[in-house]
Amino acid sequence: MKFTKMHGIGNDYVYMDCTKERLENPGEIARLVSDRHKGIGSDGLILIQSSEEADFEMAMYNADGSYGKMCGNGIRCVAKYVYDNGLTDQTEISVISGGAVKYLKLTVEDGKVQKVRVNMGEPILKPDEIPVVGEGDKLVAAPIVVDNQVYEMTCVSMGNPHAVVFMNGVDDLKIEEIGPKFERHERFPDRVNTEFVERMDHKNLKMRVWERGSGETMACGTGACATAVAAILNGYAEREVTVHLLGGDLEICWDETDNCVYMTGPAATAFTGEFDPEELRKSVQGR
Ligand SMILES: N[C@H](CCC[C@H](N)C(=O)O)C(=O)O
Repeated sequence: MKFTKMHGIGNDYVYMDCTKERLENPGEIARLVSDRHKGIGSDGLILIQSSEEADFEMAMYNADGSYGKMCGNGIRCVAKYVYDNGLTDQTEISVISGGAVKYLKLTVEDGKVQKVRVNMGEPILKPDEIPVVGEGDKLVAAPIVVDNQVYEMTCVSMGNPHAVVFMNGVDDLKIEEIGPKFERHERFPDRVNTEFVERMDHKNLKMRVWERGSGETMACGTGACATAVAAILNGYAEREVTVHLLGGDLEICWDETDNCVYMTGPAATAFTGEFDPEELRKSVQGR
């Protein structure tokens, strides 16, 4: 099976062209390829599929094999993949993921996509649509007790659930301890992606993320969008911000005119390769 390894500011996935043939067991393949010692090594698997409702479909799976309805860094790489590999010659394309169509604008230099601007759609704030257990029409700086400590969270869905926690000293946060406790907290019926954010100023936010199904990643596109929305709802930032992540920066704008969130950032191809699923299974699982 052929694959292409790509990343959006360090949030790396294995990409497979399934426009002609669907993959049968994507969850298992995601777990196998993601193993950073015995597999290929990635935050998960992203399939590019044909679609009746958009130019292409993205099917994203986290490293634990769970399906993710949306992936911001991933969709930028899907755009790069389809253009660089000649599946389209358009620099404005649509990609459906998790039932929602996103519109992308590609910046091409030397015949290859370098940067992509994505209309990520409107943020979802109603608790039961995120989903998160909570009262009212949105949760902004709402208390949650995790590991006997009270945190204030702002909850946003960008097609996938996010809990945004503002704090000082994110560099020193022991995210591997607190991240899983948020991810599997009882208030999140579908688990949650959690962003720990330090406000640098009204146009700059520093963010680390513990992703549902993948753990700490170098970057999270939907998380950066959720972070910008949360910062604006809390009065911490203007509508155009730069989110600084471990792997790089994303430019986010929550547009007042159409209520949509726009994310602009790079996409990179690392290498291509092939694997035999049976051999890979033996390598990772020892049988
Ligand atoms: N872990 C996420 C999916 C990947 C999101 C992230 N990598 C991005 O760039 O948006 C979830 O289960 O909802």
